Amino acid sequence: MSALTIAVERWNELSAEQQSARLARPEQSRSAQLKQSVSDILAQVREGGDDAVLKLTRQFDDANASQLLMTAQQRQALIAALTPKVKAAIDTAYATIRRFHQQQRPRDLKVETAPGVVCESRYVALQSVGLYIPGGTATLPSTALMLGVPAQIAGCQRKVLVTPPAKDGSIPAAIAYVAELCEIDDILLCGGAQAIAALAYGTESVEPVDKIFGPGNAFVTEAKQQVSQDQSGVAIDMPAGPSELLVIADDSASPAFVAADLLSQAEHGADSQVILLTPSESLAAQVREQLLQQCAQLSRQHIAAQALTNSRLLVTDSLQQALTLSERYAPEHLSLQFNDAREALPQLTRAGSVFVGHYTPESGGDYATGTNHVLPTYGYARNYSSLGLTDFYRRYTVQEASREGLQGLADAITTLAELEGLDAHARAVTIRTEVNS
Ligand SMILES: NC(=O)c1ccc[n+]([C@@H]2O[C@H](COP(=O)([O-])OP(=O)(O)OC[C@H]3O[C@@H](n4cnc5c(N)ncnc54)[C@H](O)[C@@H]3O)[C@@H](O)[C@H]2O)c1
Ligand SMILES: N[C@H](CO)Cc1c[nH]c[nH+]1
Ligand SMILES: [Zn+2]
Repeated sequence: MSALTIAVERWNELSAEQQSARLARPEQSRSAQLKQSVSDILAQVREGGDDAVLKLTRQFDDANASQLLMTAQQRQALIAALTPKVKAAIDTAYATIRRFHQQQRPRDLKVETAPGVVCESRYVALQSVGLYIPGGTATLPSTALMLGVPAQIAGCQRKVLVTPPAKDGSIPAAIAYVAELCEIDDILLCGGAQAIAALAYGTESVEPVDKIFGPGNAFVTEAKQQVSQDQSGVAIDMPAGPSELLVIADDSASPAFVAADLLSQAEHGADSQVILLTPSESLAAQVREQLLQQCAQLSRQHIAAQALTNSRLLVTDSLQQALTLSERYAPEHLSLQFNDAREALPQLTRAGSVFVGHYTPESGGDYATGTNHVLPTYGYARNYSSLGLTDFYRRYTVQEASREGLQGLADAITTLAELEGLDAHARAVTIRTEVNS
């Protein structure tokens, strides 16, 4: 693995400009060209429906695409071919993810805010949801679980899964099995921006959905952003782009464990980014050595090696400085490989998901600890939440006032309405309170 280009650098010896560059994401592909090609694809699907989606699938996925909607027979044939070992692994992950998400059920509440005035906050499941399962460089049945399980628990009436087909037009049997477990209504054989367009605008084969969930590459992420800003009326979950992992470790960490974790996210894509922050120069050097050795053994070593060119091994002056830098970077995944790491949690509030201690690899959360692996990237962990059950609901409010209740608030309402020069607002109150009973 001679191509591995990742240096150990001391944070305090970098200029302010270099420091910013080290914590910058790889070229965010929201280039004008990307925006334009995505907007062209969206327009083509709006105009041409199923035919346009199939044509784009042939063009971008080089797939034998002649139908958009998978039939029930095709789904069953795939499931029948699945090995018991894979089914058992999916069943285990389904159970842990379900257990964790079931406890997140939101609670309706009812409060008497003033005598005779009751306010309620209620949750209702979204009616129809679109679930995007990436399939460009790797097929991700685990993402189908992360989206399908909460949609099923919430009770969304219609669940549509989309994923890019392989060259022969099929999808992985494991995705069909997850779809069965999660009671997915329809599977559409398409990916990329064209799949997002089909979900947002509808085609002959699919009605538009209310909200689109799921991670994806730059085309998918850009398409989600564009459809959420146009007239489609569709909502999206979050910007969940290329994978990121930031590890904070000290001399108590195993260099082999740290390197294995960094590579687990580097292998996702050339645009993934992984970062080690450590006060130990010796650990940084040993992790670099391990990266070199372990990367050479991976089937996706070329992808991982490319991602490592966007990645950093940074030596800080203390563990505390490493924690501060993590807050500045706001990683998708944050791994804490030092003793008593739990004690640092209150200082670490800007990460999509945190992995505490030497025996909690990031890949555990990707598949089966029970947490959701759909997480904000690009630094959005600063202000976006990790995906959870409540994202599959809408919250709305209800209020009811008795005559006496309205009487009690009448002065406040009419005074404020007059202050804003909105007479009709005030009148809607006085017309009720000034009537003789
Ligand atoms: N943040 C998260 O929670 C999370 C979770 C899982 C995966 N991921 C990330 O999701 C990403 C998945 O990316 P992927 O590429 O493997 O799969 P993908 O399904 O997101 O993208 C594949 C699609 O991209 C489209 N495409 C490819 N080249 C194109 C071009 N030149 N023009 C127009 N469209 C084009 C094709 O239609 C293809 O179907 C990875 O970066 C991975 O790290 C993130
Ligand atoms: N690490 C990815 C989220 O960034 C999720 C995933 C799916 N399969 C393996 N990993
Ligand atoms: Zn992963």
